[in-house]
Amino acid sequence: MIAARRVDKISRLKGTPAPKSMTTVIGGGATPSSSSSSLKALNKESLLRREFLYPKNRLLGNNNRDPGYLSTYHYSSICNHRPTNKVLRNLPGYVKIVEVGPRDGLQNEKEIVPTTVKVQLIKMLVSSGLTVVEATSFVSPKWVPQLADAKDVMDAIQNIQGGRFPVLTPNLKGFEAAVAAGAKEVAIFASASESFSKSNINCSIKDSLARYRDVASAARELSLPVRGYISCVVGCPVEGTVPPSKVAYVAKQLFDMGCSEISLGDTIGVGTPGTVIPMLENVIHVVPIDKLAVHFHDTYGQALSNILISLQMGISTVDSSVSGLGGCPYAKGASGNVATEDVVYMLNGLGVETHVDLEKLMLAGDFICKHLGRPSSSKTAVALSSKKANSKL
Ligand SMILES: CC(C)(COP(=O)([O-])OP(=O)([O-])OC[C@H]1O[C@@H](n2cnc3c(N)ncnc32)[C@H](O)[C@@H]1OP(=O)([O-])[O-])[C@@H](O)C(=O)NCCC(=O)NCCSC(=O)C[C@@](C)(O)CC(=O)[O-]
Repeated sequence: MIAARRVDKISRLKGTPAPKSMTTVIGGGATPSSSSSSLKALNKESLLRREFLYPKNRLLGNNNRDPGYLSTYHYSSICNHRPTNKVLRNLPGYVKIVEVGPRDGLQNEKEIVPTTVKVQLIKMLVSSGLTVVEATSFVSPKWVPQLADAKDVMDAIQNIQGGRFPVLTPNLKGFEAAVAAGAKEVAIFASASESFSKSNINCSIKDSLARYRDVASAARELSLPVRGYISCVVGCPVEGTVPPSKVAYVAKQLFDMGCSEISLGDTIGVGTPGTVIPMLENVIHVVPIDKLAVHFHDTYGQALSNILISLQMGISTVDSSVSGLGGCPYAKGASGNVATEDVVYMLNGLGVETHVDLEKLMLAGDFICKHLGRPSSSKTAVALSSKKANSKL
C-alpha cells in the first residue's frame, strides 16, 4: 500500500494518472478486516509461518490469502505453473537474460584472466542455456587492461553455437576493431551523469552521444544491432541522485539513433523500488517498454527487488552476471552485478521461463570462482552447493 500511495503521489506530481498496470501491480487489492475471524482460527505456528512467508505480500496487497505456490515452492528452484495471483500474473512468461559476466564481471579484475579461461567461461555459460553473453569490450587497453585480449576472445568464440556475443564499443575505432574481429552485435555506453561520463569515457554526455551516432550509423550500414547502455540511472558516485528526466533524455537519444535495446544501469547499486519506479515511469514515456532492459548492481542488496518491480512494470530483459562478478573500474565501491543464479532461482520460483539450466550455470560459476580464488557472490549458488554437499554426507 505504501508503494501504491507513492506511485499515486508521483503520478499526481507529474499530473498524470498512475499507469493501470502499475496500480494493479503495486497496489493490488484492499486488505479486508474480515480476515480477522479466520486469523483467530489459526494456531500460533501457522501465524508465524504466514508472517515469515508474506511480509511483502501485504505491501503488494495480497489480502492475506495463502496462494499456495509460495509455500510449495519456497525452497524449490523449479516452478512448473504460472501464478494465478492478481499481483504476479502480470509478470512476463519469459525473461531474456543478458549475461554480462565475461565483460562487466571481469573488466574490474586486477589480475589478468587468461584468454583461455574467458573463452571456457563463455562456452559454459552458453551451454547452460544463456543465449546472449556479452563477451568483451573493444575499449582502450590503457583504460581497461583486463579486456586487452578482446580480439583473441572473439577469434576463439566464433564457432560456439547457440549464443549471441555482443561487445562494447566506445567509438568508431572500437567499432571497426570489433567488426574486424567478427562481432555481430555491439553495445554503446552513455551515462545519465556528466561526472560519470567524464570519468568512464573521458567526454561529456553530449560528445558521447555524437560519437555514438557515428557508431550507430556505421552499424546500420552493416545491419548490426546496437544495444545502448545508460549508466547511473538512479545514482552517480560523484553527483548523487540522478533525476529521472535526465535518464529519459539519454534513453530517447539512444533510441532515436537506432538502438534496438536500451539497458538501464544502476551502476553503483543504490536504487530501491522507490527510485527505480519513477525512473522507469519517465523512460517508458519516451521508449517502448519492450525495448528496455534493466541492469542492476547489488551493492545495497536491492537488485532482486528492483528486478521484480521492473518485471511487474513490463520489462522482460534482465542483465546479470554469473556468481555476481563485477564492478565498474570508474565507480569506486560499486559491487558486482546481480548474480545470474539468483535471478534464475527467483524467476523459476515465479514460474517465469528463462531456458537456463541452473545446475549447469552453477558449474560455470564454480569454474570462474575457482580461477579467481574467491567464493561465489550468488546466495543461490552458495545455498544450493552446501545443500548438495550435505546431501552427500
Ligand atoms: C572511450 C575511450 C577510448 C576514450 O579515451 P581517450 O583517452 O579520451 O581517447 P583518445 O581518443 O584520446 O585515445 C587515447 C588512446 O586510446 C586509443 N583508443 C581510443 N579508442 C580506442 C578503442 N576503442 N580501442 C582501443 N584503443 C583506443 C587511442 O588510439 C589512443 O592511443 P595512443 O595514441 O595513446 O596509443 C576510453 O575512455 C575508454 O576506453 N573507456 C572505456 C571505459 C570502460 O570500458 N568502462 C567500463 C565499461 S562501462 C560500464 O561498465 C557500465 C555498464 C555498461 O556496465 C552499465 C552499468 O553498469 O551501469
